[in-house]
Amino acid sequence: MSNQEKVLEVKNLTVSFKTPNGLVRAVRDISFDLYKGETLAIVGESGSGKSVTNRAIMGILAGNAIIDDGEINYRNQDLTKLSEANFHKIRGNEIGMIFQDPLSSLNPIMKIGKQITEAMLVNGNRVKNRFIDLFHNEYHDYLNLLTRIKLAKKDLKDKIYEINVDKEMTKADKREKIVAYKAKSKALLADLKSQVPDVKRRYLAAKATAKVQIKKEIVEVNQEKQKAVSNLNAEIAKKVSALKDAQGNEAQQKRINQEIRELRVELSNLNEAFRRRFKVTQKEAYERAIQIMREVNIPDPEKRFNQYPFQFSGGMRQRIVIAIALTANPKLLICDEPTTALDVTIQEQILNQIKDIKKERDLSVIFITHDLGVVANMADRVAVMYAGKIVEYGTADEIFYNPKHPYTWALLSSVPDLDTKDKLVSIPGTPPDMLFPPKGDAFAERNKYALKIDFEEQPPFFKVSDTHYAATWLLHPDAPKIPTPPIIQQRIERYTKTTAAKLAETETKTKTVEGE
Ligand SMILES: Nc1ncnc2c1ncn2[C@@H]1O[C@H](COP(=O)(O)OP(=O)(O)OP(=O)(O)O)[C@@H](O)[C@H]1O
Repeated sequence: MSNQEKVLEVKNLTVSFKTPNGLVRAVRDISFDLYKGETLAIVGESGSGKSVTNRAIMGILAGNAIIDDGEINYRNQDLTKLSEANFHKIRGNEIGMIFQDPLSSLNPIMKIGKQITEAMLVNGNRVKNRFIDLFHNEYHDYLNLLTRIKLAKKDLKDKIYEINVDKEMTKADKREKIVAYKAKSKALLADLKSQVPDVKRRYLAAKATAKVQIKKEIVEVNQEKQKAVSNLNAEIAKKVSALKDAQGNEAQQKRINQEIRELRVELSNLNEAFRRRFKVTQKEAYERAIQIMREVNIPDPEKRFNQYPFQFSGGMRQRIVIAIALTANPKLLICDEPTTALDVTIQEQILNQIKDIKKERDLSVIFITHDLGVVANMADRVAVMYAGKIVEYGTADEIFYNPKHPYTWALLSSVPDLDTKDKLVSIPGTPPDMLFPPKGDAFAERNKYALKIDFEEQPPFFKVSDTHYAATWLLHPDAPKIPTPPIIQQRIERYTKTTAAKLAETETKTKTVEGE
């Protein structure tokens, strides 16, 4: 993957939530990359921080969230420092999201077709988009600077809060730290504010130039249209007079009438074509909606376009949500437990659907799930999360066939094995309280293979291969050698067999489409 284009880079991301009981450390220093055309699965139990990670990427964290540290780099911009307006544009156009419950993403009293075309029409003012594009950089430099000022103020408030709730610091230490932070923040704010006049002047100048440019372009398009319309009208007029001259010659009249009809159609198409240059028209949005509904395998899309969500099955509704996410032509698709609410057979169809779309559109996908089994056949790489941390990551094959972290073993043994009807082995114990994250490996309490050091010190990532890392002291050269537990060994053997069988089957099987 490393020679491919990197789409997203999450670096040392740390997110907490302010609550009346203190700070909930939801995501603790996680890093990962996502490449073009790959699917990364983020897997972990409920509460491990998967959704918070993805909400941070989408810029939709709850109001009590604090991004303590880290970067989310998407196409050379750090999303954690973007203005809301800029983020909104990226969210609408480049990153699509599919949530667990399709019903909550759909409006129950609006026809499906309207829900698909709405976003296209709302964002479809091409003149406005072109105008904004003309001074996009200067506009966003200005907005981002204002956002950085706002964030710097918030950051100071958050830091003071964090210092005040820290039970291990003395009062004097707290005072000293707060004074130091205030001084640092004051200097940063002064620097940022000193940049405002210049950045604002550049933005206003670029906007004024853009206004002149866009007016010129509109005049040019209108002139072009006038010319094309008068040419066609002149031709129609010629035909009409030819029609008069052809009186008495029925065959010739018939031919000329046909030509006039064709020219009129051409005139109407021309008007539509010019309307399209200014905005996305109803007709264009309808055509694209039908095309996308077909792409996600909605049978009879013309009829389905005029129906309401309640007239669709759960699987079909999720297909509609996927269709809506695709209208903006995203480059990155985030799927947060998209199949959890669906029954097993439909689940597989939706997974295959996402897999097909990813391939056809060369999309990058982040797939969040608590069930490792779900991503066995669709993820390229897997990151396993526990208590706000990534504890193991590797290619899907490495995670399934050579897992190293005891938490990954536990997750694997809790995957229901449909082929053997093996009973699901639940993971004993409960995840730690993230108000007080444990000092060492957070899984130690529930891990029968835990070493003494696991309770005391956070394990670093140990390298298993160039693409496979696991944060467990069991991989330390001095650790006792713990063989992979027998239940995992057996599963690996079965996975190997069933994967080979499934591969052979999919190669021969034609695509099935979910029926209603
Ligand atoms: N707004 C909030 N305020 C306080 N704590 C929060 C908030 N949002 C999330 N959390 C906490 O952050 C932690 C991580 O939650 P997150 O939703 O990311 O888990 P998850 O792995 O996605 O689980 P699930 O599958 O249940 O959604 C949890 O302890 C959760 O309680």
